[in-house]
Amino acid sequence: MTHPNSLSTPISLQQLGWKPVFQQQVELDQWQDTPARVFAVHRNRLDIVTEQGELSLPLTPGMPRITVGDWLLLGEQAQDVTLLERRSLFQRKAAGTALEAQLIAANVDTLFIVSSLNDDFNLNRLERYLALAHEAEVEPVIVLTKADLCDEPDTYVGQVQRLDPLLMVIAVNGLDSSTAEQLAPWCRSGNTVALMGSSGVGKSTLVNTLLGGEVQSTGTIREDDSKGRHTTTGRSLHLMQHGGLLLDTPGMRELQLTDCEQGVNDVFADITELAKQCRFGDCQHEGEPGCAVARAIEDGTLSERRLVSYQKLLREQAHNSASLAEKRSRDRDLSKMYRSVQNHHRANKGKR
Ligand SMILES: Nc1nc2c(ncn2[C@@H]2O[C@H](COP(=O)(O)OP(=O)(O)OP(=O)(O)O)[C@@H](O)[C@H]2O)c(=O)[nH]1
Ligand SMILES: [Zn+2]
Repeated sequence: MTHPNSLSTPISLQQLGWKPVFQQQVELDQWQDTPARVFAVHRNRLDIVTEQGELSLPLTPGMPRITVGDWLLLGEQAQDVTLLERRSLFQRKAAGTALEAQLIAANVDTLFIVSSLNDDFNLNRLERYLALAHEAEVEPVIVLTKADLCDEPDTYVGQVQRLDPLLMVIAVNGLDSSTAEQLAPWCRSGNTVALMGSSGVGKSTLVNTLLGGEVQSTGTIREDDSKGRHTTTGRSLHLMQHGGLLLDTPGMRELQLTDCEQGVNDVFADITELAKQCRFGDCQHEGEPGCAVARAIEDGTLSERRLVSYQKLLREQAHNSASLAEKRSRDRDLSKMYRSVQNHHRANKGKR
């Protein structure tokens, strides 16, 4: 391990997001190991933070696959790195096997699903993000931005609330500093927050407000660019003014629904419950007799929009999962072909 830099202030394990579930994983012979949180992942090294400050850890072959937000135990030897089991994980999954999944972020506690209260507002899209949050096992909070530009924000809040009475829905003006107070319950010390939402809804604005401007972003891991300036890296954790950690990763914005059936079904628990009462076990709710879902739409307890959204998301995740599986098998076939061509070539050479 090389050159510890110093954070502006010392930071405790709790502030870094250390929790009993991680403590429980520390084996007897590891009690002297140093817990470290991964703040950024580079091609051949990690930026990590321990109670002693920031460190750079070279990535070596044989190390487990590590992503931003992960917790590590560092032993005496540099190569002695244990990856602790994650509480939650966002990943870009390839169907079937976990082997090729691209890890996006680990140990996120709360996902701010950001949507603006103007033209971007779209319940179907919120349901899509909710499915991703459920799949990753992260608590979602719906943050509706640009409330200041909207005549009746409460109407929209009500619409979102009807998706799920237990869902947290907050309308904010991202430009106003009081926004940080509204979101404070999820930004407290030790809590790790990530944001997801379409372009232009106000994620960067929210990030700036939550970090309290330049002053607080000193907790950010930075690296020198070629001109000697400090630049923040692509994926990183930042310290928020209320003490929590904010994970800012571009990868979160491009997440597709893949292998997300459980997440989708969780978000539409009302429909999956109704479906149990359909006459046919495999009812597709497309006009079959004895369909409890159709009945609920008729008597107004379920909106047709919601059923259409559910079916669309299930199809989307199935399509993405299948096309990845197809692509992989195509790649396998191609490489098999190349190999056989090569062998053929060699065999022919041998004859000469
Ligand atoms: N009036 C008002 N404007 C806002 C609010 N939040 C964001 N904006 C403005 O909306 C525009 C887009 O905000 P950004 O924060 O850049 O949006 P973003 O989600 O980060 O966009 P990408 O970087 O493309 O993903 C900016 O001009 C902001 O000033 C808000 O709550 N109220
Ligand atoms: Zn049905």
